[in-house]
Amino acid sequence: MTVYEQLGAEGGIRTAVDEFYRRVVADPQLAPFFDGVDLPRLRAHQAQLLVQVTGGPARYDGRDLATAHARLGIGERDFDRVVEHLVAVLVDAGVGEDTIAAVGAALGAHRQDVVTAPVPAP
Ligand code: HEM
Repeated sequence: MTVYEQLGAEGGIRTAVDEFYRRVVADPQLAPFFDGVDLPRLRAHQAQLLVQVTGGPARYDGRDLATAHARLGIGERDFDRVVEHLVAVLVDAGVGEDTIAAVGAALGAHRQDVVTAPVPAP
């Protein structure tokens, strides 16, 4: 079974993505990044991307991730927090550990495309 199938294919991924953004925009650390963002479009693109990177039919038609995040000033902590929310959603949905690890690795590979804020001084 592909990771895509283990996540419940399109339907499972869409449900998880919807819940994921509910939590992200309710998180005070992350909410400001999403002010004025077209959330339905973002949810659709995030779901397409997840379908594609987990072995489902490839049809992501959003911008490349570096371009989409370039001007947002996202820091390492913000990235980690977003990944934490996604992992929590998958745990709550009953997705197995190995599958979650595979999703985490697929997304972790994009860290340098998404994080653009300079490392804060100690
Ligand atoms: C591996 C982690 C991430 C992935 C895979 C990801 C994926 C995406 C995708 C697919 C889009 C849509 C691009 C488009 O519509 O053309 C997007 C946009 C966006 N992402 Fe991420 N993202 C990640 C991390 C983050 C983080 C950590 C934040 C903020 C804390 C963030 C904030 C945003 C915002 C605000 C937009 C909308 C930008 C706009 O419409 O101008 N993302 N992301």
